[in-house]
Formats: sequence, C-alpha cells, structure tokens
Amino acid sequence: MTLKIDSLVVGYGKRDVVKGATLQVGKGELVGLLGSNGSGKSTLIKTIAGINQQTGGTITWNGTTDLAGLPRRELAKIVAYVPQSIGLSFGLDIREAVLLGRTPYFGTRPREEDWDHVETAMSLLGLDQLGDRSVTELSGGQGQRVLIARALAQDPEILLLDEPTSALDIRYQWQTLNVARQITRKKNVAAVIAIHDLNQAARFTDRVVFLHDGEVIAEGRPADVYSPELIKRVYGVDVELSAYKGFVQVHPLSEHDETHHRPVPFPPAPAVNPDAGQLELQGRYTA
Ligand SMILES: Nc1ncnc2c1ncn2[C@@H]1O[C@H](COP(=O)(O)OP(=O)(O)OP(=O)(O)O)[C@@H](O)[C@H]1O
Repeated sequence: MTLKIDSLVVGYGKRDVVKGATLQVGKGELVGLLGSNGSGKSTLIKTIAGINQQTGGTITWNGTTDLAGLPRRELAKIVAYVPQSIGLSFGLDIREAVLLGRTPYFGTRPREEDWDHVETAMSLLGLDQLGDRSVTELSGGQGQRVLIARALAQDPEILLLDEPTSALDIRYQWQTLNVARQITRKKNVAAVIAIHDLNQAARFTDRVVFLHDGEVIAEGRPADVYSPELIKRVYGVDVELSAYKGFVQVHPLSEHDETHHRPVPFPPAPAVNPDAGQLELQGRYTA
C-alpha cells in the first residue's frame, strides 16, 4: 500500500503552482523531491500535510483514506511534517517542544510511553544533552533538529521533510539523513524529503522525483534517472556525473572553472612560493 498522489493541482489565488502531479511513495520508501527554487516542492509537501488545499486531484493512503478529508487529530497520527522554516513556540524547553509531537495521542497529560517516544526521538537527533534548554536559546540547526525530533515522536506513517538539513552542519546533515532512512525502513514509513543536494539525494533516497514548474518530469532510482540533460533542463546547469562507492554523483561544470581540464591533486601539494625561493637564492649569492 502506498501514499498515492494523483493529478494534484494546487495554487495560490488564480495561479497553479502544482500542475497535475502524480507520484507514489511506498511504505518503507524514502523518496527525494527534487527541483529548482519555486518548482512547487514545498507546496506539494504542504498539501500532503493538509496545510494547503488542492483544487484538483486526490491524495490517498492505504488505497482508501482521503487525507484531505480527515479530522486534524486523525491526520496528525498519520502524517508528520517538518517545515522548512523554524517556528518554535516560546516558553518551552526542548523536551516539551518534542512532546508536542505526541499531542494527537494523549488527552490532558502525557503518559509514560509518550515521554519514551520523546526521549528516543531526542536521542536519535543528538539532543539528549540539550533537553532542558529553552527553544528560544537554540541555533538554527539545533532548532531544525528539534522539529525533526518532534516529527519522529509523532510516530507517523507518512513523514514529510521539507529541506530538513538546510541549516545543519555536515555531521548533523548526515546523521539526520541516516536517521530519516533508518526510521523509514524500520518503521515502514512512507517518507518524502525535499532536498537540494543531488549527491545527498543519490546517497540516501530510494527514489527521486523531479518537479519542474509544478509537473513531475522524471522519477526513478537516482542512478537511473540522473543525466546531464535532465539536470540541465531542471537547473540550467552543465554537469558531469561520476560514480562514488556505487552512488551516482553530480559535478557542476563552469566555463570559468577549468579544474576539470586540469585536475588539482588531492591532497594538494604543499604551496610553493617562487618568490621565497628567489629570495633564498639571492640571500646565498649576497652572503
Ligand atoms: N504563500 C504563498 N502565496 C503565494 N505564492 C506562493 C506562496 N508560497 C509559494 N508561492 C509560490 O509558489 C511557487 C512554488 O513555491 P514553493 O515554495 O512550493 O517552491 P519550492 O520548490 O519549494 O521552492 P524552494 O526550493 O525555493 O523552497 C513559487 O513561485 C512561489 O513564489
């Protein structure tokens, strides 16, 4: 059974920005949503999350559930959404902010199992040491990790991540993408991640979907679907592809950048300062 998005149309005012998109995400599958700025990725994700309303098409889960028609609380038990921008409530510490992910499950008071979910999610995102800190004191990257932990604490069947690593340093980018992949597999979650880094998408996702001007123009395994022609069409950039440890990798080319004609050795050779040599020689001659 899958998350099925069929001929989805979403717009703002009279302007459609998602124009008949059709895609599916299987349980246990992490799908990368790729496309240039403004191509409609966030709009599509927010529509699945029930934040935006579609004007056409359907979103179904398990073959029958029309997600758009579900009450908020029921929807929150199925779908967790990590927004692109960080908007954390004032006056909460991190643990309480993560606990917000559990609110669809408890009445007035959190139960022990709710706190267990909170601790597990915080630990997965490396937040254990920060639990008592106020969310107002966090850096952008720490705040982003809190939002992801909140979504994991929600124990969703569908996980929607909108550029979740944009504020993270390389360590937490990799940790977060690994966690997203592990959770997806272990808990049989259907996960969609909007992501700009094509190389990370190739490494961590099972499949990618390219949105271009609101339409799905390509989808498949990164190694099958990435091509210089497709990337030129979507981003207007010339690239070369290579394989690294079995993953396809993308290298932008530039007419101003000749490194692909003159490879720089790595690690680089020690810098040679010709003037320094000259001075030394001159020194010897004058001695
Ligand atoms: N709240 C809004 N009101 C009006 N237009 C909007 C709104 N949000 C997005 N848009 C427009 O919809 C189009 C798609 O935006 P969207 O944020 O979905 O793209 P995106 O692919 O997620 O972009 P990015 O990679 O920059 O995050 C853009 O032209 C954008 O200007």
